[in-house]
Amino acid sequence: MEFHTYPDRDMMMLRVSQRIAAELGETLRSADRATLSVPGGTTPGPVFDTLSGADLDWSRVAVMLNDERWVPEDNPRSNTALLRRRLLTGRAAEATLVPLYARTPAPEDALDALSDGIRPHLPISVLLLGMGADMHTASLFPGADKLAQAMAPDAPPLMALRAEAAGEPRITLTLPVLRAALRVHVLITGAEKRAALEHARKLPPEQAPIAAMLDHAQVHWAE
Ligand SMILES: O=C(O)[C@H](O)[C@@H](O)[C@H](O)[C@H](O)COP(=O)(O)O
Repeated sequence: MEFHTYPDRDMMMLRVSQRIAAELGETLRSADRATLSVPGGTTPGPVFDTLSGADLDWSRVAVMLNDERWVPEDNPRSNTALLRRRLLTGRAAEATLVPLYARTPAPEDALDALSDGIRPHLPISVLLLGMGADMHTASLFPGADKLAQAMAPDAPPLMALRAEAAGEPRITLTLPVLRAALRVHVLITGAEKRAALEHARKLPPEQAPIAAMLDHAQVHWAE
């Protein structure tokens, strides 16, 4: 793991977006297509704001979430809506959104169709992850009902999970898909998450799922 500390959040968001743009650009120089996977939640918005203006051939970029809350796009907790509003706009409006949500009552109803949609876009070229103070990443929550299956080496690419801390049901990329990403960045802010990340490194991954992603990760932190 490489740990990068920034003087403030603005600087971090700018540098991380520049870094992601550069890595997508590198990928597109040697391949026809690139896949970017990003978290939802409250942290990455400013990265999206800058990244959406990057000078890239976005028409060759597929964008998918790490995970989604099972709520329609008009719900303020929809990660898909966040992506549309702050990343798939400006130059990045040319990118292809690979959906992690469908209007079905439960995520299980849409799992097969959504999984078929993501397979052609794997492996992920550039993965940006967030982390909760409980050490979850994507929707791999400690204590989630299907956490062990989602972290197993033979997990399908996408799974539906439920966890008390998650609120609504979730759909998430599984650990093998996340670990197969070619470049991994983790974006965290604040003292609580920094301490949680340090703690995670001493725990088994089923108690601290982020720990399973740290070996090749670049971690970016600002107060
Ligand atoms: O949908 C989600 O909740 C995310 O994808 C999730 O994994 C997120 O990255 C962390 O929960 C951190 O969230 P915050 O940035 O809001 O703290």
